[in-house]
Amino acid sequence: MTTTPPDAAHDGAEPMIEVEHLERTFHLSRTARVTALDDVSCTLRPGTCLAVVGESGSGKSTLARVIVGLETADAGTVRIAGAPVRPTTSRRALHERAKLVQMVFQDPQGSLNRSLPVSATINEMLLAHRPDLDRAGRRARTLELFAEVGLTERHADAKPEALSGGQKQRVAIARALAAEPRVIVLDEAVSALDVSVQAQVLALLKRLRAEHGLSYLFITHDLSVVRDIADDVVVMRSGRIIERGSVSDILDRPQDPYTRLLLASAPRPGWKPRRGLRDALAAGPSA
Ligand SMILES: Nc1ncnc2c1ncn2[C@@H]1O[C@H](COP(=O)(O)OP(=O)(O)OP(=O)(O)O)[C@@H](O)[C@H]1O
Repeated sequence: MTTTPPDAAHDGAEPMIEVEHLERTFHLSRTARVTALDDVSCTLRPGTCLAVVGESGSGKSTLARVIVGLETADAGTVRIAGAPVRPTTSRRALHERAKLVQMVFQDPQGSLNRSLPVSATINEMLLAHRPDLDRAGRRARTLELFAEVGLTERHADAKPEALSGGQKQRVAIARALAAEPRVIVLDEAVSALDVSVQAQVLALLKRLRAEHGLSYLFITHDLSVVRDIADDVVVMRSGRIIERGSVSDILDRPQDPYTRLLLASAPRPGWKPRRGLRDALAAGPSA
C-alpha cells in the first residue's frame, strides 16, 4: 500500500468529503451476503478530484451512494464540508444535503421525462433550490446553465430523444449545477460516451471545476480518464481500499499487484482485447 494518502491533513484545508471506516454488507438470503464496503476511509480535498477505481463489483457505487445519502452504511461516518451525513428521510435534511452534493450518473435518462423538454429537469431543480426566482427568472437561469455546459435554447426546448448521449450528459451536469453544490459525485458519468465526446465532457468538467470551485468524486472503472481529470486516486477491490495516492503514484508507480493488473488490463492505443479483465484478475497478479 502506498504510504502517501491523499489526506487533507497534509495541506491543512478542511476536507470536502471525509469518509471514515464505512461498512456495508448486503444480505442476499439467509446465508448469502456480500460485503460491499469493508472499513473504507478516504478524503476528498477541496477543489480537487478524487477518482475511485476498481473492477465491477468492487464497491465503488455503494461508496458513492452512501456519500450522497442514497444508501445507508452499517457503520462508519461521512462528513461533507464538515457536516455529518446521517441517514434521514427529513425533506429539510435531504434538501440541505442536495445543496452540498449532487450526483451525476452514467445514464442521464433517469432524470429526464421523455414527454417534456429537457429544460423541465433544470426548472424542477431551480424550483427546489432557488425559491428567490420567479418563472421568468428560472427560465433565464436555465438558459444560463445550458450555456455553461455548451448547449443552446434550442437544446433546452428539445425532448430527450432529440439529444445525443453527450448532450444529455451535459443536461445532467447542468441539472447538478442548478443546485449550486460544492461537490459533484460522478458515477461512471463519461463511461457510456464515445472517446471524443468523453474528452469534451471531461474538458467541460475541468472548466466547471475551476470556475465554480467544485470538488469531484469521480467513480470509474476506466483508468484512461483518471489521468485526465483526477488529482488523487483510491483503488478498491472487494469492498476494501487496497491502494491510495496521487494520480502519478497510482498510475506510474503502483505498489499493489492488483493495481498493476488493473493498469495492465486497461485499454490503450494498440491494445487488443484478447482476454477480459475479470479473467485476468481471476487468474491472479502473476498472470
Ligand atoms: N442493493 C444491493 N443489493 C444486493 N447487493 C448489492 C446491492 N448493491 C450492490 N450490491 C453488491 O455489492 C457489491 C458492490 O457493488 P457496487 O455496485 O458498489 O460495485 P461497483 O464497483 O460500483 O460495480 P459496477 O462498476 O459494476 O457498478 C457487488 O457485489 C454488488 O452485487
